[in-house]
Amino acid sequence: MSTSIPGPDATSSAERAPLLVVDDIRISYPGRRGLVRSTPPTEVIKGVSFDVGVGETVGLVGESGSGKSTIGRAVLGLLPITSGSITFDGRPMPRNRQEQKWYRRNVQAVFQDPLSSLNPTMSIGDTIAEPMRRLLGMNDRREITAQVHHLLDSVGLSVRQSHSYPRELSGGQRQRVAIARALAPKPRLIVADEAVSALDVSTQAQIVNLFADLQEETGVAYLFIAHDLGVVRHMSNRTAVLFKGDLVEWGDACEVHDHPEHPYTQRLVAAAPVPDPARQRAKREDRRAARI
Ligand SMILES: Nc1ncnc2c1ncn2[C@@H]1O[C@H](COP(=O)(O)OP(=O)(O)OP(=O)(O)O)[C@@H](O)[C@H]1O
Repeated sequence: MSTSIPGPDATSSAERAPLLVVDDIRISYPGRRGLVRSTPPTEVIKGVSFDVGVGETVGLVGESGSGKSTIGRAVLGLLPITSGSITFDGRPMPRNRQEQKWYRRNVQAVFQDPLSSLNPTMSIGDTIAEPMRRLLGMNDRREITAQVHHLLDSVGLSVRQSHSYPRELSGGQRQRVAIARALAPKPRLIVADEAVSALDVSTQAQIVNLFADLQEETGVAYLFIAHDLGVVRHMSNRTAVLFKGDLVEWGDACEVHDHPEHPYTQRLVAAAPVPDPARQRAKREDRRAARI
């Protein structure tokens, strides 16, 4: 990425209360029964533990097939785990509809391809309003419209665009809508799964900046899944490195990226173009100083 990106805030992970705790999880995909040949279940996540603190960004990196999206889907409650546990705000994963609604309100997602995750027949305004009605139980039209306009403004879209449809927007604008929709129920965690991967480089930088600004504004935490180490390095407070379903490195993002210990992380870092680390470090220092 060539455009400058703000670094994460300077609060250390030790100072943050844990929000999401993933403890020694294992996940298998079921095998397939064929007429000629059957395949056994495949374990793709092999005992992974990490946590995300309140208002923190944790980056989850690894090459294609390492299991990043599988973990993301398990955290979203879309995939069962075979063993271990996932707790959010001290509570286990939801077991009934009422708990599911609470969980969905608190844990939202932004995916790679907004065109397929947005309903093409729904206007942008209705798309953002829908989770307010369904998850927050809001029904006052004026209040909903005011919130939709506020969210459109927060993600850098104009109020006029509430009447547009997804196909009328650019890829970057659609991802802004997906982010506004994710923020609508006031979640405490957003799972961003390759949320900037499909965008061109300058739009990527704008959306990464937007994620950072919205975190400052709302205090939302991110599990930021990406294969691009450069993006993750600048977004994250801590980074988890996955290799074939194992967590091979986990800790402070700068440490992991600047002094990788595991040979796999070293290979990933060596392969990733890092634009200007000194400049990014200076920016982070500026932000830290501005807070004191
Ligand atoms: N529905 C499925 N059924 C069976 N195996 C699956 C399924 N989805 C993923 N897998 C396998 O699980 C492993 C992890 O896949 P996953 O999509 O989580 O990796 P990833 O790191 O997110 O990769 P990418 O960056 O390409 O999205 C891969 O070996 C993949 O082939």
